Amino acid sequence: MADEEWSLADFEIGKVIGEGKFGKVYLAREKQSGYVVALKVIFKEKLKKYRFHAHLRREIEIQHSLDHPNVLRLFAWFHDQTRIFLVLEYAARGELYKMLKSLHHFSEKRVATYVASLASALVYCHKKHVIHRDIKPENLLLDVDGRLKIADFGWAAELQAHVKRQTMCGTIDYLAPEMVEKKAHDQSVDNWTLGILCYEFLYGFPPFEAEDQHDTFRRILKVDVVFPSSPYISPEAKHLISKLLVKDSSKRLSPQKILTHPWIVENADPSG
Ligand SMILES: Cn1ncc2ncnc(NCCc3cnc(NC(=O)Nc4cccc(C(F)(F)F)c4)s3)c21
Repeated sequence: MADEEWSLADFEIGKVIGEGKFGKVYLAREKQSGYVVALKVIFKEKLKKYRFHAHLRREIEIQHSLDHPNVLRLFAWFHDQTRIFLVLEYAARGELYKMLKSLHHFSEKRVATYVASLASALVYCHKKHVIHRDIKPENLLLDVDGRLKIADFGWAAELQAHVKRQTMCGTIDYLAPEMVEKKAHDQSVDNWTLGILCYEFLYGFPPFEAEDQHDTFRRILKVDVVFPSSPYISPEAKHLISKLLVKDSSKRLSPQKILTHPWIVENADPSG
């Protein structure tokens, strides 16, 4: 492995494509192969402050072991005196939440395709005992063909200063009831989050959004889901959401079952 040690000299650095509290993300090209990647820079100084070395090691171990079309690849990492570098797969169409903000909400076919991609990534991750991939719009990217990629920023990302959405700082919208109640949680929290995302992709806002956090917590614990009359959403889509936003985590539709739900079968684009 030693001879494969990368260094900054192996890359031509391009434009900034992302900002974070720990450092920036750059477009970069590996000089030998001409391969374009995303290069995430993390300043060790910042890491020390939050003592995240273990977290970063865990993230690198996990991300290095995952190989799925809907999970952003971490190809390699290296460091110098002051910085740690993550060599990541480049998702050319950027952050999914930016597209959601500009389109306000997505078509049922597009949503079913994203939900199917997320479900198949979760089937893969859960098989490898990797849970809680922190799937929220901020962590979802789109590759050159518009294919969805889960980028696991790790929970550290929530500490990042860039408040890309007003809910960014209070990202409690995605917490499952057992998380709110600080009970033990298992991989079924991801199924709940899929329900939140499906609702948010269809309507443009998460189901339990409220002025202040306490109301959101209350609405989560009550599973107080309201389906607005517009935009018109099919009963099948609402059926899937109501099978995911279930308080009893053991009764939530599993990712495998999501892939065979009629609304997904009828609307998802099989090419992902
Ligand atoms: C914006 N953008 N547009 C296109 C595009 N294509 C690819 N990637 C992009 N952005 C980077 C996405 C990331 C994937 N994995 C990450 N991982 C991480 O940031 N980890 C991390 C950070 C700080 C501290 C810690 C620590 F120490 F706490 F563990 C861990 S960031 C792109």
